[in-house]
Amino acid sequence: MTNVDYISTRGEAPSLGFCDALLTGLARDGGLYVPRQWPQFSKKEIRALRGKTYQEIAFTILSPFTNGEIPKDTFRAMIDEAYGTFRHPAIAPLVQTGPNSFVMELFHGTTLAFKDVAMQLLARLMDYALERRGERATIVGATSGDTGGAAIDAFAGRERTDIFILFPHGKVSPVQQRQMTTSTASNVHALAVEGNFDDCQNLVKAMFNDAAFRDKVRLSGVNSINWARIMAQIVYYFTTAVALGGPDRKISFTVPTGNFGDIFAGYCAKRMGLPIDRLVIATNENDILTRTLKTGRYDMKAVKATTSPSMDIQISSNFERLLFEAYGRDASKVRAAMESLKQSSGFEIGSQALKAIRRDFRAGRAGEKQVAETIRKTHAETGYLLDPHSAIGVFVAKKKEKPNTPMVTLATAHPAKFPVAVKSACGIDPALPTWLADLMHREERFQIIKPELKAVETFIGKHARGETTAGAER
Ligand SMILES: Cc1ncc(COP(=O)(O)O)c(C=O)c1O
Ligand SMILES: N[C@@H](CCOP(=O)(O)O)C(=O)O
Repeated sequence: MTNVDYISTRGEAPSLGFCDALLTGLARDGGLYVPRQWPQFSKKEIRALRGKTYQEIAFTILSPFTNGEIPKDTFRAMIDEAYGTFRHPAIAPLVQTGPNSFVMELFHGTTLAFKDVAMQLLARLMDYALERRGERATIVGATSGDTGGAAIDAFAGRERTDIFILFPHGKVSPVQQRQMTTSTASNVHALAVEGNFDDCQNLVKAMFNDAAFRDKVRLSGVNSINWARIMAQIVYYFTTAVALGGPDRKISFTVPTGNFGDIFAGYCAKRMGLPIDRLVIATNENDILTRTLKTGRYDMKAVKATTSPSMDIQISSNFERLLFEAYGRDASKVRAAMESLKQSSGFEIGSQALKAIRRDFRAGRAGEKQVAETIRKTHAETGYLLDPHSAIGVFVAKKKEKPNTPMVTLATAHPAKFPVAVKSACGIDPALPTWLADLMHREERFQIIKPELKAVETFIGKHARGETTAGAER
């Protein structure tokens, strides 16, 4: 199988190998890295994945992306260690909820959200790359609630990294906040930004675009702007499809969507040869992606606070990766769209690209009442308890499923992360698992900060130990 290197969606940054793309995060031209070509798996090769463990499948699917830069045994050991932190042997088990409807549970990792799947591997990959180079890095991340906790858990206490997580003050669930603010590790810093998630994400991107700061602290990112995050999420589309009869049968997936990372991983799986029928984007009332697929215009509105706070997003970063594909990899068209987004909070996709997107994707939204009703009804009819994000997926999936094609909804978080919304929907107070039972009694440590680049950079500059003389700029 051929190895791949990585190119930027904006076409003006150098192409990079795997470890460089991993440590770089956002490309220097403001774009996102994607593989130069998609590794291909034949039906025969996909069929051969049947009966294999999640870890074995991960090794097979992900190896080509590492570009021959990590010895096989080392990579395999990293995968085993990363998924050894999960509390379910299947890592991403399937639960049948209807004749042809399934839920893929992605919340069996340490912080109870799908982010753990990629983050546990990412931390080990970064450690490996930094160790080999004798470097340290300053990790920054923006979170609407789940990425932050997962990143802090995965990077806490790691020698070669300091991690700074920006979360919107007062806009994450109490459990999510505690997962970020109660770490006792000295390399962890939680910053409560007086703004919303988009402000946090804009600050992270602005830090990457400040070349002097970026080089000074040796900035790396853990959001899904980092290709390695998307890469690790491709695996569960393969494990699920083969469990349901793929590749000899097409499967559809519905994905609760905000930053478009998780569903883009599904698109990658399809490009790699996995027969996927529909990829359904499910949004909450912050429905920019649903509107975009309907109208062909990406048009930002103010963010609303909902019971699914992790999806309260307007700037859906990874949509840029899809645009790059839909424009036939014409980076100049991506640059024009992103410039228009910056100047006038929107852009027209264009009819050809829109047609290409609609070939692979469907989209739907769930309002607040529908979310609560889906949690209540699903529990009453099947005994299954959904979190609000997963409920959005289940609601939209019902509208988009086809009679003979299995529809898999990604359950992206454990209901105990959002107890208030779950209890108000169905009267059940979901308990945290035992290892987190004392979470709400742990002492918090965080810094409230204004949504200003200078304030954030000053804080990070003071606390980061990433400055080094070793190695070239990345
Ligand atoms: C629980 C949950 N569901 C869904 C999403 C949306 O995923 P993505 O941003 O990859 O679209 C998020 C945040 O990313 C999340 O935390
Ligand atoms: N919903 C996310 C937002 C950030 O997404 P990412 O996948 O780009 O890290 C969160 O929970 O933080």
